[in-house]
Amino acid sequence: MKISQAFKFEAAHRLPNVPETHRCSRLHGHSYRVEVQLEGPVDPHTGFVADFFDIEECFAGVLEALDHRCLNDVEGLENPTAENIAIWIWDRLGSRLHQLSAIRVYETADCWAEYQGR
Ligand SMILES: Nc1nc2c(c(=O)[nH]1)N=C([C@H](O)[C@H](O)COP(=O)(O)OP(=O)(O)OP(=O)(O)O)CN2
Repeated sequence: MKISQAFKFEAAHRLPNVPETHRCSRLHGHSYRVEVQLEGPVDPHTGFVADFFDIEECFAGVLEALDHRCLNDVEGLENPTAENIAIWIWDRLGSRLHQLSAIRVYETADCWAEYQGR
């Protein structure tokens, strides 16, 4: 069974490794959406794969680190592409959410990157 919980944060970034002519080389902002997906058996007693409240608690530190920040200033996110943000979040949640199966980061409504630990 898969479950997923979505979170939102606002942040600025610029992409340092694209050509100067690329518009994303300039500082700009996004309303990011992150989906945290877990996969595992349904506990017969609780009826949960995991409690959404526990996922929310684990995600609080990520939100604190990213919301209303310039992502380039966050350690490990010097090149804050959607792909690198997904990996960065996985690296912080993986040890706390052992059923973590995917992190999906939407930069816009139409563009996302998903990391499944590889
Ligand atoms: N593989 C990736 N490609 C791109 C990334 C990325 O993280 N991974 N990032 C960017 C830019 O940062 C960003 O997505 C540009 O966003 P924006 O121009 O706001 O998005 P739209 O194209 O949807 O904007 P419209 O104004 O609606 O056309 C680029 N590539």
